Amino acid sequence: MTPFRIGHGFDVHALVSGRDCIIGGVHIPHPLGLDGHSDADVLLHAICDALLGAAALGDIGKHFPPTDMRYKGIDSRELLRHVVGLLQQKGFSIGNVDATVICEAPRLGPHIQSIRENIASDCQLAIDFINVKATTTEKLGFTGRGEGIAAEAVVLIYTQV
Ligand SMILES: Nc1ccn([C@@H]2O[C@H](COP(=O)(O)O)[C@@H](O)[C@H]2O)c(=O)n1
Ligand SMILES: C[C@@]1(CO)OP(=O)(O)OP(=O)(O)OC[C@H]1O
Repeated sequence: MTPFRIGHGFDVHALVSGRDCIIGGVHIPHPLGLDGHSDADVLLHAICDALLGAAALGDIGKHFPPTDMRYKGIDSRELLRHVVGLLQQKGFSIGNVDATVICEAPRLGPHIQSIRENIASDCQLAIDFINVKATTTEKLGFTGRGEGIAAEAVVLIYTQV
């Protein structure tokens, strides 16, 4: 049996006034912020789902129900660290993470390094194993209109043989 498994995650949060725009654990200056039960860190949620998917552990809503007040306003880095711990308990190590944030604005280029550092720290990996990209949708769709931000992530995990 192969020791390698892959996982995919996808998430969307609406952009609204009166909320912070937190992506990859970085507070990004923007007139609008991401709406959600937690801090709505769309990128970290996609990565959590990719990790849970790879380990066949369900999804983020199963582990952190949006009806549970313990998770109201929670820093999604705490959720990511919890997910990493769940994988470790099942004997999985993380190989690498590759993710894409989809939005017209804010521009993420200046923040990518800090975002990678946060994810690397929470996944207990060197930064070389973490890649984060940003793309627009050429002003098309809800991301193009600035109504929300989407993120996708893929991960590889493995067990020691
Ligand atoms: N929110 C974003 C979106 C994109 N970028 C950077 O711009 C490059 C070009 O984006 P396209 O959608 O036109 O392909 C992209 O490769 C990113 O480097 C960004 O920083 N923030
Ligand atoms: C993260 C959780 C935590 O309650 O809440 P939200 O911030 O609403 O985010 P979502 O991506 O909808 O995932 C559901 C929940 O697990």
